[in-house]
Amino acid sequence: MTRVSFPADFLWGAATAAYQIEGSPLADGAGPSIWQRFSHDPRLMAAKGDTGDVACDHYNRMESDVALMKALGLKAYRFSVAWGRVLPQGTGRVNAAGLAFYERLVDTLIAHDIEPLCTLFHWDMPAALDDRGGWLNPDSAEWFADYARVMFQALDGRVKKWVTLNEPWVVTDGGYLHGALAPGHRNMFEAPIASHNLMRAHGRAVQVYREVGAHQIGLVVNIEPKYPATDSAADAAATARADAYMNRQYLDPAMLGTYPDELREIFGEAWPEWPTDDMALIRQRLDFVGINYYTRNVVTADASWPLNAGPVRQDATYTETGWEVYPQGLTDLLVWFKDRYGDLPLYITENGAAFYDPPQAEDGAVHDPLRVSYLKKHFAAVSDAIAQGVDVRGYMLWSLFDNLEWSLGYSKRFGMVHVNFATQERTPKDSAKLYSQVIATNGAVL
Ligand SMILES: N#[N+]C[C@@H]1[C@@H](O)[C@H](O)[C@@H](O)[C@@H]2O[C@H]12
Repeated sequence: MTRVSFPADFLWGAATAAYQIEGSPLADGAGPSIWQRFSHDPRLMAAKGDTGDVACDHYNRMESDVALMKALGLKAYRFSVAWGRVLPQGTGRVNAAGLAFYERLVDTLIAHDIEPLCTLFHWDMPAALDDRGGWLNPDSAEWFADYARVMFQALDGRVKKWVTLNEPWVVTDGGYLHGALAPGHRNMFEAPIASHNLMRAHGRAVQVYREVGAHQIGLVVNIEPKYPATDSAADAAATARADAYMNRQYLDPAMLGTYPDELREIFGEAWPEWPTDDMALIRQRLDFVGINYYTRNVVTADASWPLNAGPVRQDATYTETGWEVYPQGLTDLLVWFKDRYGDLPLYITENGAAFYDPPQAEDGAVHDPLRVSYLKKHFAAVSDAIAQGVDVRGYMLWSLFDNLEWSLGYSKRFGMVHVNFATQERTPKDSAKLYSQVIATNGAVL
């Protein structure tokens, strides 16, 4: 591992998402999202009773939260817009009060010299659009394009880095195939359709941005590098299937205009033949790609698992969400991206971990040594990739706050800032104090 170093203008920040932190999901004329419905349905929500009704109460505490971001020394803040606050029905009438919240947020960030990075879709589709078929409806691309246009015309210039979608793989795998996430469908035939329409929506939003925007736009994907358990042909094939399904299913169409061949084998009769025009729509010039990295997967051929590709547990530290701590995977995937897709600027738009955080100490401190160790290793992994010529421009820690970890509720704490959900007290953990030093020295402290 070479000495840790980062470009002088490296953008250090933190990330959150609307439904996970804001609370007040129906305030000021907002329309409900599919996560409002899902989290209130005990048949669907794994952490029954944990909803986004309050979360981190960020909707009511935004100004003080931005002041805390400033105190931590953040240079940037990646947030998402709740589509239903701005367009309660998903299309049509704009809810001025909902849009005004995000204008206030952006103006407050800028006033504190923190760059806003805005994600348009972080899983919380308006329920009214789900009633019209959601991502299964091909019209969803135009619904999203119209919403994106509203946001670009309101905020572009104050926001100079836009993200269309956050992790389309999770939306379709969790929301349409396995049902663990909203809207809770379990349908092999729906997943490829939802996935394709998400990517069409991405393409349309980028086209709209090229009409009305003047800055940068990209896509955020979660990449989980896959490693064969052995050098057997069966494990190699299983690894290729897993990589195609999770990683190349989204980056190949966005960057190359094609789907991986393995998908036809994986989905069989459930895989449609998509129109060539769609592939041209999806493949839009991007200014950057955001990479969300958490863990890797060691794969073996195993018919008892989907894709005939099962995970092989390693002799390593695992997080509260069951993910192996493997910082080398971040370096490997960044080099892989450069080799496969070329020299596009990249941001680490999410990286972090949920560990068991001991209760606050007598002095109020929250000691999180496992997260401190995790972060140091992953900072070094990014530095290693940069040393190998990968154009990584910034790092957004996931997450600023302990928050609603979707269907897992509030039990999985990813924050560098502890949130007491009974009192809403925020307490920077030791990892936040480390991060402040890393930002202040641009990594030299590591
Ligand atoms: N699980 N987990 C943590 C984290 C989730 O909280 C984010 O909303 C997603 O973008 C991504 O899955 C990563």
